[in-house]
Amino acid sequence: MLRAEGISKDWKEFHLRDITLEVKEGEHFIILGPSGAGKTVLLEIIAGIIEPDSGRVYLGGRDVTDLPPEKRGLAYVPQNYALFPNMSVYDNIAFGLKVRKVPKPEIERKVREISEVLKIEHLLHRKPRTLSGGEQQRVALARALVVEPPLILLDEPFANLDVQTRAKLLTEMKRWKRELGFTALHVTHSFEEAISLGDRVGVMLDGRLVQVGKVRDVFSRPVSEEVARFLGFENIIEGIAEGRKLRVNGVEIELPVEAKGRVRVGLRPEDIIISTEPIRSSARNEFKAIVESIEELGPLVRVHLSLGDIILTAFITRSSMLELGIEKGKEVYASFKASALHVF
Ligand SMILES: Nc1ncnc2c1ncn2[C@@H]1O[C@H](COP(=O)(O)OP(=O)(O)OP(=O)(O)O)[C@@H](O)[C@H]1O
Repeated sequence: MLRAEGISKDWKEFHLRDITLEVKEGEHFIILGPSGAGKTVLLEIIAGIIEPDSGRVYLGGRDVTDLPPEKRGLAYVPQNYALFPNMSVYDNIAFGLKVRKVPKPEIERKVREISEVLKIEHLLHRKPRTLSGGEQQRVALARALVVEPPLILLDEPFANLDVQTRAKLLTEMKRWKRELGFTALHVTHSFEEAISLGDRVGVMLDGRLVQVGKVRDVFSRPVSEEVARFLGFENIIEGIAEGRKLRVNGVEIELPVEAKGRVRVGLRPEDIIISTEPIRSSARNEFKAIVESIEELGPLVRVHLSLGDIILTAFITRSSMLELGIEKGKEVYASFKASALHVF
């Protein structure tokens, strides 16, 4: 459906470097990256708003690199939605159909249909400025989807919404996808969006697309330490491996696979269990540890533990912290499965 080939763009302080990616028909492809990684620039190049220094963009096999945005036939929902402020919601949604000279009764039918799916029928007579953020987001999506574009580009579609509205729209988006069957290229920094909506994900760091794959594979098998850190492997442990053992300053860790020589392994904080008594399961690595510090993050608590010279970060719930009486200086047991370790 979409193929971007060797896309580069150079500014003084930022370089988009040789991006190649393909989005298949019916796919929801997520570009995941931190703020400033170049996600919006890439999307705007694909939309035709920014001209790349090099590279080509193909849509349905057609080279559209030299076409202006309106001739590319794809729909773009920018971060601020860009609704037409002087038009009613109805006219906003109808706009693309009018431009395409669709007969009036058909415009009316299509606007009603999409409004029903997105649950905005009651807003059709309103002006965008009178709508809440979540409502504006629905209208922006309706306006983009009503023309049944071959591809929809979504720039941080849920970024400007409060937590509840975001969660609700995220769930609804899954239904819209089923009902309307669109193809999307969606950029975000939210792991939650990537995991719940993405068929495939491309991780973008510092202007480069560093890993592309199925969401589950990318999250469990990052290709590099840089990707692992971005994806939440807060613990990176270096040691000397021999067979299934990793030795780190006198501590011996069981590995999921055989390795040899100096290696690094990644471990997610949520994969560490803290207990006051040993769990004594042969399937787990288990160590005595001292609580070094505690950071309360709301419902979750980040606990820094020292196992000799190794510092590990674990997440536990606030209620487990209280139940276990976790406090600075306390001696606890930290355990994790060998299979939770990712060897780089
Ligand atoms: N017209 C421009 N001239 C110079 N630099 C630019 C221009 N447009 C964007 N940039 C730079 O490109 C970099 C990437 O910006 P971009 O908006 O694509 O990031 P992003 O990954 O979408 O981040 P965010 O999630 O914060 O929007 C930034 O450092 C930005 O300052």
